[in-house]
Amino acid sequence: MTDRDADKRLAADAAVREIRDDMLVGLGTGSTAAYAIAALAERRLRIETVATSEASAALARSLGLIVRDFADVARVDVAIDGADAIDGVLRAVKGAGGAMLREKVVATAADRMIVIADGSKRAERLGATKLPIEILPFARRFVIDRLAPWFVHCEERPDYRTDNGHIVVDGYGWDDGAPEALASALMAIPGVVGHGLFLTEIDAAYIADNGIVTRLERERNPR
Ligand SMILES: O=C[C@H](O)[C@H](O)[C@H](O)COP(=O)(O)O
Repeated sequence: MTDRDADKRLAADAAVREIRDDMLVGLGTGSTAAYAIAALAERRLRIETVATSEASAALARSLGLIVRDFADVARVDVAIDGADAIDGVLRAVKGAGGAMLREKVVATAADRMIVIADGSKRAERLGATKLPIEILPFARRFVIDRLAPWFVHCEERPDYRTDNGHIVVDGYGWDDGAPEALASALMAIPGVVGHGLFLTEIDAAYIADNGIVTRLERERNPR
C-alpha cells in the first residue's frame, strides 16, 4: 500500500467512526470511498446504505452491506464520499470517476455530507482541477459550444457513458473567482444534467496527510 493509499484509508476509517446503528448511509464512489465501504462492512453495524454508482453498490453488496434503491429514498443520515480537490472552506470538485450527478443527489439528501481525502486533494484554488460536466448525449454539440466561454478548453471523454447513460465533458482552465456564477451558468444550459462543483453540500472533511488526520467542519451551513 502506498502512503497515499494509507492516508485514504485513515481518512475513511475516521469518517466511518461517525456511523451508528440504524443509520441510512450514502456510499460515495472512487478509490477513497471504497476504503469507507470496506471499513463500514468491517464494523458490522445494523445499517442500510444507498450507493452513488453501480460500482459502489456492487462492492458494498459483495462485502455484505444492505444497499437500498435510492429511488425509494428521500433522506439519508450521513453520506461519505471522496473528492478530486477540496479547499479550506469545504468547496470541492468531484466527478473524475463520472459519478458526480448521483453523488450530488445523495449529498443533498444527506443530513451530513463528509468528504474523505488524502492530502493531495487539498487545493488553494479549485480552478486548477478539471471540472467534469454531465451532458445529455442528444445535446452534445450544442452544450459543448455553450461551454466554450467558461473554459480554456473542453474535452469529451471518449467512448464513455455515466451510469445514467450520459456523456461527460471535462472543462480545463476555469475561473474559480466566482464558482457560484459558473455553477449557475452551467445548470442554465439545457442539456447539462450535472457538474462536479460542490459548493454548499459538504458539511465536514477528514483529510489525512502522512498518517495525520485533520477534521474540517463547515462553520455555517448555508443550505
Ligand atoms: O466521480 C467520482 C467521484 O467524484 C470521486 O469521489 C472522486 O473522483 C474521488 O475519487 P478518488 O477517491 O478515487 O480520488
